[in-house]
Amino acid sequence: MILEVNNLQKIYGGKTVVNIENIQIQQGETIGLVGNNGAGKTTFFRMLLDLIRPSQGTILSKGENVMQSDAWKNYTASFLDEGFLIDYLTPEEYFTFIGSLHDLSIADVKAYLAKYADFFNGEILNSGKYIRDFSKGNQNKIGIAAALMQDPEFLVLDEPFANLDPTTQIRLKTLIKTLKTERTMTTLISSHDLNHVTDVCDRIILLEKGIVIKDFHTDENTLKELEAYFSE
Ligand SMILES: Nc1ncnc2c1ncn2[C@@H]1O[C@H](COP(=O)(O)OP(=O)(O)OP(=O)(O)O)[C@@H](O)[C@H]1O
Repeated sequence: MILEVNNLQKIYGGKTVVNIENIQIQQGETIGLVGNNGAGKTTFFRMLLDLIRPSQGTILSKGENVMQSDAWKNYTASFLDEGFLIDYLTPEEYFTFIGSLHDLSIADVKAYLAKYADFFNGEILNSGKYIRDFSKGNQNKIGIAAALMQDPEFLVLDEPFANLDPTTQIRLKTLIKTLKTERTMTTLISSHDLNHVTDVCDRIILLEKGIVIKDFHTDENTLKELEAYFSE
């Protein structure tokens, strides 16, 4: 098991915004976290990555509490939002910096970026621009590519499809599916796009007001079921 969440709560100003009894995630699963605005998806991800502390409960990554151990940082990569980027660097400088944290040489980073030429669609590299001057969608591409460059066992992405153009959305789905089979990557993504999430994920967790309402494996009826649920 790569992740186990127990009795996890986050309370803001007396309001419980995350209240998850138990979630277990096995290696190789691709899980979509869905739920309306304010359901607690981002708050859950932020606790998972030890960016904020839970009010109560534990998150174990390979059996170790993410608040107490750094081991998970070696195999977990994430992109939640453009706040993860370094605005005053060019994409190349940013990739080199992230690569250096993971023992990748400049040549390794270059070789990696060459593989992502399609994903970047000619808009990211050699532009001479700083990250702050890219569109939000292109900033997302930079963040997602930097996360994947770490060759993670466990990938966490918050609304990765939101600002991407349709071509890049499809390329991202293909990438996630390929990495799942080639390297048993475990992926946890939040999304409001029910089409994409049911297409790429083999399991869906539905969060409402911080509580897990449904947790099930996807099949050919999942999209219809989710659409019915959200149109009620
Ligand atoms: N720092 C904070 N202080 C107070 N309330 C917060 C804070 N962060 C989040 N919340 C509240 O927690 C709840 C869950 O927010 P969260 O951003 O996790 O939801 P979400 O499911 O990611 O929503 P969205 O789909 O809109 O991104 C919301 O009611 C939000 O207002």
